[in-house]
Amino acid sequence: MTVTSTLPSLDMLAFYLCGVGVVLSLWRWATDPLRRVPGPFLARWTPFWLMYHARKGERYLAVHELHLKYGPVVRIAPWHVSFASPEAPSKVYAQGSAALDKSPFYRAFYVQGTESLFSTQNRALHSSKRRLLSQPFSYQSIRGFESFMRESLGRFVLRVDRICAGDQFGDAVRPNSVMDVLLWFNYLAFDIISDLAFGEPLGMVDKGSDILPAERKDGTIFEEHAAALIDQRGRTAAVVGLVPSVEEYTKMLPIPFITAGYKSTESLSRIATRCVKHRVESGVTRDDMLERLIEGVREKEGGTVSQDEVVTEAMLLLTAGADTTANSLTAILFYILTNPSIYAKVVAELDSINAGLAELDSTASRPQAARLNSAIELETATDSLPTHEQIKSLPYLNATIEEGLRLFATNAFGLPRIVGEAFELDGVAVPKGYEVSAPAYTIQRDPRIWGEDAEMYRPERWIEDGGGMLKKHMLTFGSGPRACIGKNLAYIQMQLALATVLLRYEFTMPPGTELRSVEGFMHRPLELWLGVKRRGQGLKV
Ligand code: HEM
Repeated sequence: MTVTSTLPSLDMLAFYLCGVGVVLSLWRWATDPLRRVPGPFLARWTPFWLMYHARKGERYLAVHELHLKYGPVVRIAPWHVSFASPEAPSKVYAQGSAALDKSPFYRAFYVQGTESLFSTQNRALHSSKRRLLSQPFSYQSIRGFESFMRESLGRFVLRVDRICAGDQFGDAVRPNSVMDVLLWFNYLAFDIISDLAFGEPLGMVDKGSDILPAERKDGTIFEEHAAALIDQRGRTAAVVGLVPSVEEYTKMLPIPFITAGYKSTESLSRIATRCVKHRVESGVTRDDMLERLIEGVREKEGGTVSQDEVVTEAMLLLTAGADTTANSLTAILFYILTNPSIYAKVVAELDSINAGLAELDSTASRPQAARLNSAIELETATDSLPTHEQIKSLPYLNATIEEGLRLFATNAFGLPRIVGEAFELDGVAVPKGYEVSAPAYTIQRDPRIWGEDAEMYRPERWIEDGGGMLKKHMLTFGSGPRACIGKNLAYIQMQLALATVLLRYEFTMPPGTELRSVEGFMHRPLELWLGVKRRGQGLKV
């Protein structure tokens, strides 16, 4: 009796709930200010469409396909519109009073609640942090650090010389004289940024490894793979950042992908702690980035250095300044090697400067494996490298870099900004509080900007008539007030490294090699194995 009398009321309850659901959905649809913006059905209602593709590591491709299907304006989440018209970047990443702030997505990059220059959404805080670092990142300052960069490059070429001589540092998987250039560019970039930021290279090139010491709160030391930590952190942040209102609570979820991301942040901050402590204890004084940070915090806090803030910024320099450059260099080299005529042309241009080639040849016949750490050998190798003055204006070298950065932007998806006041673009009005972005991958392949050969790696487009105007469409270093502060450093480093390896080595790429990649916050190649030999010597692959 009891059972039969409750059944109808359960039915009724379900019926009412469905009714309420339908009414609420209709109401939401009718009042949705973005209901006319096209996009996937799921993205209209939930962030899961975007989260799914971010988790798969191909958000940039999924959004690109939407733009190909629906046009320049698409909705990629209930509160997020992606704009891919040629006009979009100047509006989404506007300067001055029209500038939009970073969206709460960036909270996923806080380090134990501390904001950095990169992650803060507070405009005033950002300006004060940026002011601190703008001087050491200026073109003049970075040029002043050239000798440090060249020394790291000197160590790098001595290591690669050994690979050419068949010494693979215990790598049993691959045969002689092949190298994963991504790995080695990473070691080089970590050494350079740590030298410039903390006064000493991390020694990755010498070790042939990205393992670094990290310091726990109790002072004990443990070791971690830095590059893997950065990758894991970016991949987790790219997903949990899409639900900023609950991001804080996702830490508690027992999902390995999420816990690994938070653990990576913790380990990276422990590595940065160790770097800062090491530098402070070393007594080195140099007007570098860390010195500026420490001074800045001192001024702000009237004499007390907030360790958390310095560590957070130090960690930012390590995580933003190394693999971005290594990933870009790898992609650029890949594109050059895919096109034999481009490869020949850029090497011919470099040969024309005749940068220390005689010296390179004189060291080529020496026994390679021994005496690696000899100061004389390092000095000879460093002296034999091209200087920035010699290569900085080579048009074709610079065009190969620019074209590689166009096709492979390490931040491929649209970097999200939040609408402060009314925002209108391409006929679509986006209300306050919603998010907008302009995807580098799509805009840097738009035939309206780049022509019908937009998908093709063609450095010539940068040196033809009108080539100089193309730069304004580039988003690889971001745009507007939050654009990359490390751009000067990245360019000088890429010019020096690329000129050095192309002058000193001959690379071969196995036929059919593809640049496989994955996307977290950053889009990065997975590996690039190349045959390598000193120029003018027999190849052993
Ligand atoms: C080829 C190499 C590089 C690329 C492609 C690159 C790209 C970018 C991009 C796209 C942004 C904007 C991020 C956003 O809006 O969310 C950015 C910001 C930033 N980058 Fe780079 N970057 C590179 C190298 C470097 C280097 C060498 C450093 C030196 C430490 C660096 C430090 C930073 C910092 C601190 C920010 C935050 C700036 C701010 O918010 O004011 N980057 N970078």
